[in-house]
Amino acid sequence: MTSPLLSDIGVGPASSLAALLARWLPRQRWFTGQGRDMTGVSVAAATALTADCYHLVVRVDQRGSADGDHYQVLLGVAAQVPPRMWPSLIGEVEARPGERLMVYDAVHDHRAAIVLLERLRRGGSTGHLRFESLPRTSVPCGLTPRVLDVEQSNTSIVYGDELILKLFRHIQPGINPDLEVTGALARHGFTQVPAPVGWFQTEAPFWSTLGMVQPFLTESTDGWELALDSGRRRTGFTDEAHELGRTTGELHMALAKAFPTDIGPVDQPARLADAMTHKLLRAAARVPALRPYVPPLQEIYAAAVTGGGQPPLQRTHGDLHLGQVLHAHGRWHIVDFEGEPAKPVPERRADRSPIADVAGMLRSFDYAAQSGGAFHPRWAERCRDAFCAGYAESGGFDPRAVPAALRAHEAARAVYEVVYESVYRPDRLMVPMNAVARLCAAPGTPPPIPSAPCDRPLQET
Ligand SMILES: Nc1ncnc2c1ncn2[C@@H]1O[C@H](COP(=O)(O)OP(=O)(O)O)[C@@H](O)[C@H]1O
Ligand SMILES: O=P(O)(O)O[C@H]1O[C@H](CO)[C@@H](O[C@H]2O[C@H](CO)[C@@H](O)[C@H](O)[C@H]2O)[C@H](O)[C@H]1O
Repeated sequence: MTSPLLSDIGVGPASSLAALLARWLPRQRWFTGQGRDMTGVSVAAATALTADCYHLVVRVDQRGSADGDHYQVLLGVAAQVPPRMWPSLIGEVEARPGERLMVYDAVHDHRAAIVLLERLRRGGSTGHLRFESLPRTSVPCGLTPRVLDVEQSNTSIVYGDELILKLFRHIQPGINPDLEVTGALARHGFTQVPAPVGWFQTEAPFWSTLGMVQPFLTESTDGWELALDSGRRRTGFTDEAHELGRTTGELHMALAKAFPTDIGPVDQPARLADAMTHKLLRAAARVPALRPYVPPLQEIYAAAVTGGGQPPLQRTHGDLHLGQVLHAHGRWHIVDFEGEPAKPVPERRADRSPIADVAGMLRSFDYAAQSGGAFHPRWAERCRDAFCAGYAESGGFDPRAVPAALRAHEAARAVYEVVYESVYRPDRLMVPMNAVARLCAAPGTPPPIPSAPCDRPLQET
């Protein structure tokens, strides 16, 4: 499995590389096991990309997860790394007695990024890896790479402002929903989602998508930035929200065509309410501040069952918010179809109510309005209304016509956000906690308590 150099370093659980990775991984934004005790780190698969750059699938075992989690790492190895690479340093290992080598995160190394694109251009297999690009697609060569400097759950490399390669960091068996959905939408002619032009996968320790190349949208601004800017300048955002609603409706129509489904069972809303309650109880076990809201939230979920008029389940975006939409060349484009990152892949690929995506975006308007700036007090409310009106023009139903279901989905999304923020951004926990309190607003409901971060990790089962 290992190349000569890696066998010198040693990749077993007792190797110095494993010890370094055990210290380095929890510091990465894309590491999903925060807060859980690590019981083992080992290299599950290794492929030499060049003499000094290795593609690794690293297995991390932690208390509370039986199967281990797997992460993609590009490992650079050098006797000495140049100062510009110091922030990417993982540490020093002993290769042979007396010979020390530096290892680093080679995603930030131009040479490694160029090699990856070159492999994608040529296609074919290298070790455990298989590279593919669409027939007749020219992935150009000679483009200068740079790692995208935005807050994200994975790592993306932009090549000369023409292409973007997204490396999925936490990998799970099977096709990544981002590749699956964007590929299907492209085949159905939906143009408001960048179509994948190349991808690569591993065959060990299991079959899994590792990365995907799409055209890079130049001169784009994401919805979050545009919304904050509108707040800063006290300008409206209703035209943008309306257009975004229409694009979301069109997206749902295209998804329903690309992934045809049977009409769900007659007790679908009841099952949904049960699933929401199950998640709520798990969330409340992790985040104590949620506990007083369990009874009123359960009532909100139950009310959705009798609300009626709900659209059938279908494939959805899965994690729609203002950071996932890019405005470029006068139109909205939608990215990142991976779904909520902590969920297991089968759940992310399952059909859901399209109202869940609508609720995701409505929650995002609330986030923006609570992020400082000089927002008009009714900014979020106006955006909600405009978004729903736009959605009604193309999505086949008006979300405002199913208020009980919309409220339940917003509440469920806010509960997800509470857990997300308690793990990753405790300073923002009050944003979804306030939303939970508002949605539950009823006499006797306690106000939100500034909560301690949760004591258990964000990992759905
Ligand atoms: N095709 C694209 N063109 C331009 N920018 C993009 C494109 N795809 C993604 N981005 C930028 O990269 C960011 C992260 O992408 P995303 O797919 O959401 O990654 P993650 O799943 O890691 O959060 C987006 O918010 C957007 O700013
Ligand atoms: O990394 P992803 O984009 O897949 O999504 C995760 O991180 C998001 C934050 O980066 C998080 O979104 C939450 O915060 C946003 C503001 O930063 C807000 O617009 C969203 O409405 C809110 O949910 C998302 O939940 C999480 O899955």
